[in-house]
Amino acid sequence: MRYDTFTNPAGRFVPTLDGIRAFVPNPLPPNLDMAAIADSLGDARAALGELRGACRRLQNPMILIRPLQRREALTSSAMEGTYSTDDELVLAEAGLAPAPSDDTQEVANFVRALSGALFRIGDEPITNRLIRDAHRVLMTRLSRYRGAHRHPGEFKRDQNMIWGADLRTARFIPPPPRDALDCMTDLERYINREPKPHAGEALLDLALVHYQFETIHPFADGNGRVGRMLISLMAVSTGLLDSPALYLSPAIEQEKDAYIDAMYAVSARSEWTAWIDFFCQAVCRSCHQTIETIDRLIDLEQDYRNRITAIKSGNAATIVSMLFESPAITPGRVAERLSISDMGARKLLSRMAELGLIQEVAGLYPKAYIAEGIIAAARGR
Ligand SMILES: Nc1ncnc2c1ncn2[C@@H]1O[C@H](COP(=O)(O)OP(=O)(O)OP(=O)(O)O)[C@@H](O)[C@H]1O
Repeated sequence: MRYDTFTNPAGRFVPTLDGIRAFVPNPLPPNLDMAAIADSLGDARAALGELRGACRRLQNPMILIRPLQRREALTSSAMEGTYSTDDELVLAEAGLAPAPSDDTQEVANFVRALSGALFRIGDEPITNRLIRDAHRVLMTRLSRYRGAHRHPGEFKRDQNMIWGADLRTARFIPPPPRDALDCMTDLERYINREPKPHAGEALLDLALVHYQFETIHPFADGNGRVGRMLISLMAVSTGLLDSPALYLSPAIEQEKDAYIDAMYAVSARSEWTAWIDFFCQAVCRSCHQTIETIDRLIDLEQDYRNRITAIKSGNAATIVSMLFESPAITPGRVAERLSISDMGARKLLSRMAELGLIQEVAGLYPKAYIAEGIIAAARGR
């Protein structure tokens, strides 16, 4: 770590292994120049307001939420070197991939961890337990080789680092395990403080808490992903949004170097204003991208509903709803949901394939289809 760059640190150094010093961030909140960040916060709040309005146009918000969560899972994981594709992910999620790769399993885990935590925050506060549980889900069902040393659901036991072959060459050395635990206790207290923050403060909290979590780096692995998940959870728990529609990874990925540099600059030089500006801009980009996705999905759903009238079966409309919730489908699932015969379900799906609404997945038995159009609309192409 380049200690000489820490000219006005937002924390202190403590000794760790081999005579090296680790960085421990000060507890939140920092002293902020509120006038300097007012415009950025105002823009981001306005964008969130537009997104809230756009979400209300959806009859079934799940046709948006699931695709957004998949995009978040794919992008957040790719930022950390774990790669999968939309098709692999929807097949794995639907339990239709015979042997998903470790990467795909981990991305599918991300979706489960995120949606599980979102479900819980309806009744529960965001606690360290909830965060550890999300980490456990993220890191389970992996091969022994992949899962080793990741300690699912547990905070770190050893000193970790951000980038570098060893502590001497690491770019950043977060707190040692004991200090990290104290920092996480402080952070939990800050997130759940009373009185609850009003809307302007809540947005600011998302930026502060994300920086703090990443700087603490409480897990052996998965800190980038769990930290970005926390942003989406807090957007709902603080009441900024009524539905879970804020996922920042796609917007952050476009500026990944600036993202990392801005957090480093907080630690080294207390540059909070630049970090909050960066964060608010990512919120604006994300809200606008999601509003465009909502428009595309609403148009596409209407288009699918128009085109299935050619099939002349009331059941086709239910299949369209199923596809918008999960774009991978099999005759067996359709037969079960509609209480019709397998043969009837097969006929319906092959008619939909003829109309170009779904595509058969090559090499899968039993037969499965994917609605590539829905996946593309959610992706933005
Ligand atoms: N200087 C920094 N200060 C605070 N956080 C940082 C800094 N540099 C990177 N990060 C955060 O750490 C993440 C990557 O760190 P690392 O590679 O250690 O993650 P990880 O624990 O392996 O998590 P994941 O498996 O999700 O990548 C980045 O995505 C970013 O969120």
